[in-house]
Amino acid sequence: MLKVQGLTKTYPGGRGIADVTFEVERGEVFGFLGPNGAGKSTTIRHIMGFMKPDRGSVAIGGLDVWKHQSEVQKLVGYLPGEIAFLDGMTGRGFLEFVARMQRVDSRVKRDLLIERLQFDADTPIRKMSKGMKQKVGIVAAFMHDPAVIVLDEPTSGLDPLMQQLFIELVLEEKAKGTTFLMSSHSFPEIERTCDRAAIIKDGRIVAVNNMHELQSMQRKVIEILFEKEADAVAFMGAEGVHAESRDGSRVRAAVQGDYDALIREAAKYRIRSLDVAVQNLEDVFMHYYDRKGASR
Ligand SMILES: Nc1ncnc2c1ncn2[C@@H]1O[C@H](COP(=O)(O)OP(=O)(O)OP(=O)(O)O)[C@@H](O)[C@H]1O
Repeated sequence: MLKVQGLTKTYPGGRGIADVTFEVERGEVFGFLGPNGAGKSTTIRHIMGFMKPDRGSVAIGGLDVWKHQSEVQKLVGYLPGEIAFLDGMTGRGFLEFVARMQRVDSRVKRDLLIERLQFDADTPIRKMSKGMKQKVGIVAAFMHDPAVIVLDEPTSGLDPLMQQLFIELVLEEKAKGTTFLMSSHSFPEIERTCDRAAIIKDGRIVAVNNMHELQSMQRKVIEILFEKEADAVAFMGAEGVHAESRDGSRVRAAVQGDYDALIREAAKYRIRSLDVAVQNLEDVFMHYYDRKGASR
């Protein structure tokens, strides 16, 4: 459904993207992950047909996005990283303006989305919070039932309840066969919605993984407070437990992918409390690149 091939763009300062290649199947949710400045927005702007690549191409539904911009616009819903709203409009005014460009009668779906996202669409945009503007942008991207939805950092500014609702919306559209490309910093969001994800760094794709592989890259730190200090000591030395440190009866252990050994060992003792710290995506990347760097 979406085919990115050898996409290359060098900005005057020398930064940009090089040889970005991946494909997204119909009905697939594809994540696009990478640290700040890695080239996510640049890739997305090319996918939307807003920029002409130096080399390479993007096709959506078999149409080259640069050569067939207006046909492609009808197929695609887009939420930019930073939305440029026109001054003086209300949310509804903006959505009507976007609907005229999309040339699809989307009023029913638009009103349903406004109701679900729970915001007052008649508020002037200049008086809206970041989260409220983000909701307007989400409605604009989803309302005309496009075949492909491209989202640049979709949940930035949304509270946890709304992030959850957003995930539900994505999964509902996916079930109908909609294809998604979604850049994000939030691992839970990617984990719950995506089938696969590409990791981009310094303008190049360094990996395309399915979710299972990505989950196994993520390290979690588990902190267990044992009833008895002797149990903590025994747990520290157990095989398959990668204990990092002990403070009295409290042990910190790192887990990556394989939880079985640690859970089986911990089940032998009385435990007073247990906490799990999830490594954030930035750390997952850094860890991944360090390992890749070390193996070179
Ligand atoms: N118009 C431009 N002119 C020159 N350099 C640019 C331009 N736009 C982006 N860059 C540079 O190209 C690189 C990739 O930028 P891009 O915005 O695509 O990254 P990103 O992955 O989307 O990051 P972020 O998450 O911070 O938005 C960065 O180093 C950025 O500074």
